Amino acid sequence: MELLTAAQMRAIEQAAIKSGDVTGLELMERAGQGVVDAIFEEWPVLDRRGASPSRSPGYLGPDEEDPLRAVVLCGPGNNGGDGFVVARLLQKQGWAVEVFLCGDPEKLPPDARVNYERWGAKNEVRVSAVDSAPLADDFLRVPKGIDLVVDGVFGTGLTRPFAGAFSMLANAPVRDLLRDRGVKVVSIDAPSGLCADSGRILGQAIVADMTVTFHSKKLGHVLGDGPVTCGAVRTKSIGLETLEDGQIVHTTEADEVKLSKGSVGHKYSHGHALILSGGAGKTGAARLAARGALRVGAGLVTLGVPPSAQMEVASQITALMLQRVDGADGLSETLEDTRLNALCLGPALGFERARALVPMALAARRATVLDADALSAFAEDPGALIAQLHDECVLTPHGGEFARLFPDIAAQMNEQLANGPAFSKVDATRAAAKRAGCVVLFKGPDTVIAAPNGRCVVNSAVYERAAPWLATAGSGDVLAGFIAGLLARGLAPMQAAETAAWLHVECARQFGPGLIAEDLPEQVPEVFRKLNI
Ligand SMILES: NC(=O)C1=CN([C@@H]2O[C@H](COP(=O)(O)OP(=O)(O)OC[C@H]3O[C@@H](n4cnc5c(N)ncnc54)[C@H](O)[C@@H]3O)[C@@H](O)[C@H]2O)[C@@H](O)CC1
Ligand SMILES: Nc1ncnc2c1ncn2[C@@H]1O[C@H](COP(=O)(O)OP(=O)(O)O)[C@@H](O)[C@H]1O
Ligand SMILES: [K+]
Repeated sequence: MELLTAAQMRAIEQAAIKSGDVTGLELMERAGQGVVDAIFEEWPVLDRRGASPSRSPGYLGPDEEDPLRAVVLCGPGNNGGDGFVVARLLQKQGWAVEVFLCGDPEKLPPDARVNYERWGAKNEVRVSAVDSAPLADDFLRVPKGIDLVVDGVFGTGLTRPFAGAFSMLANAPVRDLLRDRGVKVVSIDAPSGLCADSGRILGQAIVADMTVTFHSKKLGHVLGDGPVTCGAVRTKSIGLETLEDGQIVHTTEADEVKLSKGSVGHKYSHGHALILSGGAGKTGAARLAARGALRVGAGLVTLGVPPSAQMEVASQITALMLQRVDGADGLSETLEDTRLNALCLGPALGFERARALVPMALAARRATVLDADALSAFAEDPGALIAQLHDECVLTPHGGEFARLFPDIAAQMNEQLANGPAFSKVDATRAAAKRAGCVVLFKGPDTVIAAPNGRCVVNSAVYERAAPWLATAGSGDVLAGFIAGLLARGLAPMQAAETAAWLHVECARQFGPGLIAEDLPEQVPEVFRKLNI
């Protein structure tokens, strides 16, 4: 699935208009119709179409006599234009609709202006200046008895913090009032205040029950605060074609071909992963990673342990192998076995051991996952680590580790916003991958994975794919192991990172509530079975 920026969406729309296939006004009509369809699909109780034969007054129940009531808030751009279409279409279905416009009608863009006039020809529009708040009092009196609020204030054109006339709808007390009264809030394209490119809130944002977007989801729907402000996201086609654009970000997907093993081959044809462990009492994380590497199908997996931890690890493992790896020289000796084709360093490795082993591992130029301590150990001089990285590496930082390695990029992503569109987690991960010269997987419910060539995907664990039980100690270690196992199997770094991230969330969803990190590798067989692998 594609995740677009506002600029990419505009380019797609402009290409369609330029080709003469469709006009902007037609697109706006389709968008408004899409919103109304989505409202009826989401809340059938609001859909009184088709009820007409029995709707003679004698058949109506006491609650049904009143028309359904909507308040539509329109902003100064085309998002507002969509709002006027929605108002007209709901009115056509017998709804009582009240429309507010925030902005100067004279300055509406042409298509929005046409729809403003169509509505205004027979109905009142209550107008307020964009940056003033006189409507707040008016609006607060409205909610009693209304069923629906439609947010058409700002969509993909949001460029400044959301304030003024309608932003009181973003305030928690107003929101609670609406919720208590059962009023549904629908945002057109994006909740006003949410940056469609970054999922960051500019000023404050409306919290919707449902957001209806067009053609494809935007990045802001899945990144950052997007999921908490959008409610559910429904995507409606408005008859646009997809553009060829290598910069478009996609979501991760199942890849049966890359995951299946051919019917021939022995264990060495599926690679041999080496997972480096920390010292005594600190070996659990590496064992989790190793178990993950084995379950995703690496032919062999060896744990490289310091002498102090040999007994501990030996008593805990069966199918895994154990090799004593004592310091950089020990690693150098171990790596003389060139069948060790994928390395994983980081989970509970310890900073001192990480500083000793990471340079040796990187010098060996094998496919290498660097996670946790293998990243944080270089916080004082990230440049020294970055200088040693090569294009077979995958870095898997969480937010804290990312900020230690790429402090300036993290600062840009977290800075207070005066203007939009905001620098996003996608922008940050792309910049980091470029600087590191290797794949960077930036964790979270919105995991972003980028390669130095600009390819970027989001492994989205929100909405219907939510996996909150992944927020458990050790789940990141298993992810590092999944990646190492797939690298051992010969997947390219970007493929391995994308596939592992997808699988990680599927395993969590397969297990469900109560998940702990140990459970993740054990779900792999069932997830594979469902993929017919
Ligand atoms: N691009 C497309 O393909 C389509 C776009 N459509 C609609 O058009 C929307 C985009 O329209 P626009 O580009 O006109 O953008 P918007 O309608 O989102 O808003 C832009 C206007 O708001 C002003 N503005 C931005 N942030 C502000 C703030 N914080 N306070 C006050 N004013 C602010 C801008 O100066 C501009 O006048 C989409 O979200 C969608 O709803 C649909 O009609 C169908 C197709
Ligand atoms: N709420 C969440 N929803 C989905 N995935 C999550 C969530 N919280 C964390 N994760 C995922 O769980 C893993 C946690 O990794 P990490 O932060 O390194 O923890 P640890 O070091 O304890 O293993 C990452 O893959 C991250 O993307
Ligand atoms: K909106």
